[in-house]
Amino acid sequence: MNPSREDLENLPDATLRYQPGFLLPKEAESLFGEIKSQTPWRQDTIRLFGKTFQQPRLTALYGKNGQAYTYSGILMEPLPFTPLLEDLLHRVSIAAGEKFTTCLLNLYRDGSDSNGWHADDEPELGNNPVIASLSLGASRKFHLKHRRIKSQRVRMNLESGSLLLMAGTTQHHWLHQVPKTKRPVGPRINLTFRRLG
Ligand SMILES: O=C(O)CCC(=O)C(=O)O
Ligand SMILES: [Fe+2]
Repeated sequence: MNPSREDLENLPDATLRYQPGFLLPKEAESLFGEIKSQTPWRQDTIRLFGKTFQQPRLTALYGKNGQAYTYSGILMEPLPFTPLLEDLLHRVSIAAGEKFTTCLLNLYRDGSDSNGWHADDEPELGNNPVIASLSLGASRKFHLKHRRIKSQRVRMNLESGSLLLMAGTTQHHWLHQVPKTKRPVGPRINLTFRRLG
């Protein structure tokens, strides 16, 4: 069960909006197939505490103005937008009221792929960034926790075709993750739209 709109509105230091059914199920399904097969997915190596790890998911970065983006210590050169992703960029920008420039794609191949606790707080994103996150394919759990107030936690289930907006001071005060799961789950694609520069 996802938190109600009211629950989300009452969180301290966060601005969150969850819109299930931003895309109709049929469109979400066909986009999932097209994006999965057309994207030049890569698996990057990241450095954490002096050790190197393979990122537990596949990624791709698309950008409007060729600006590189440093993410988890990885410098990513953006690919030029495809017509399909450009159309989504446009629609998501209208829904969010933000002019996005960049789309980071994540492919979670199964339940052992994940995205650890982090905030989208890279300096290139500026202060109080609006991040729009579109989900396709299998549903996955999405958790948020307040950095200081330990009792403040949110658990959501991001469904195919849903759009989650994180705005205001969310990235300053909260961390988010997509945890691993032992439950058998199919692949999921997440597109996060961001504005650089
Ligand atoms: O897969 C998700 O829903 C979240 C992705 C995410 O947090 C990120 O790419 O920064
Ligand atoms: Fe994130």
